[in-house]
Amino acid sequence: TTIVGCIYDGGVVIAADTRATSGPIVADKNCEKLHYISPNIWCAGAGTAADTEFTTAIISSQLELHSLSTGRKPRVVTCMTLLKQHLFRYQGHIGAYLVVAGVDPTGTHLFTVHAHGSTDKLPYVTMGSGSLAAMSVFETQWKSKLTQDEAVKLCADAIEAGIWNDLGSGSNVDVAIITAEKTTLKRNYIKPNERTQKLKSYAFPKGTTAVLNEKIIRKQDIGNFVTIHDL
Ligand SMILES: CCOc1ccc(-c2cc(C(=O)Nc3ccc(S(=O)(=O)NC(C)=O)cc3)c3ccccc3n2)cc1
Repeated sequence: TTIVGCIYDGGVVIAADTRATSGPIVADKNCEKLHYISPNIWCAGAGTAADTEFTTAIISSQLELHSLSTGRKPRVVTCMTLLKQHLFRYQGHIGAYLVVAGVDPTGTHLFTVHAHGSTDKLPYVTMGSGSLAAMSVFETQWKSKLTQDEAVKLCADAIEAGIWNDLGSGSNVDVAIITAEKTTLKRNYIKPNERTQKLKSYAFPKGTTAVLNEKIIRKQDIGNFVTIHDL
């Protein structure tokens, strides 16, 4: 998995690859790693898929209840704190590595939350097995005062670095753009691994496999089945 986040002048972008693995096997070529928390907060997840899915759903629910009780829009720092307390309580046994991003009345925020409960607050972040490949892109191309388009391109390039250089990452690039006004989810924003038409047909010609014998049973030759309740 490769997941990233980057703050820009006006909002925050998060992105993810779409490969799900089970050891060396690609279990899903187009899974979703960007999770809804609230209208203004989204989360990218790396680690155990069920853990990232359920942890974000549980905290999304807790945050909505908190927002209803306070009568205020949820804050990104509150989401981060709920996540770190939950994960710390389980001492790393919940395998969720999360990039939490959003815009709230206090501004634009980007955090990482690790499975053991440690957190960081940074202008750009990467996580997952492809995090080093992705970080190489940020460390060489990030600059302050990025425009939205520049931030989206930088995040997509960072995810592609993971897709091409990390075997745990692959397939497509998903992107979410969060501003004070709205959140835009671009599912499969880039599809660099689409299957093309085969150069030749690999259909086996008739007769490739020898037929050693044949037995035809006609329907009328099969005796009427006697069902149990008729007995
Ligand atoms: C006592 C434990 O101490 C720890 C300290 C630090 C980290 C840690 C982990 C990560 C990280 O993202 N690891 C990670 C790898 C693969 C997937 S995966 O989903 O691609 N594959 C599997 C199998 O989970 C997820 C997360 C990380 C990333 C960026 C910068 C720092 C980082 N630090 C983990 C444990």
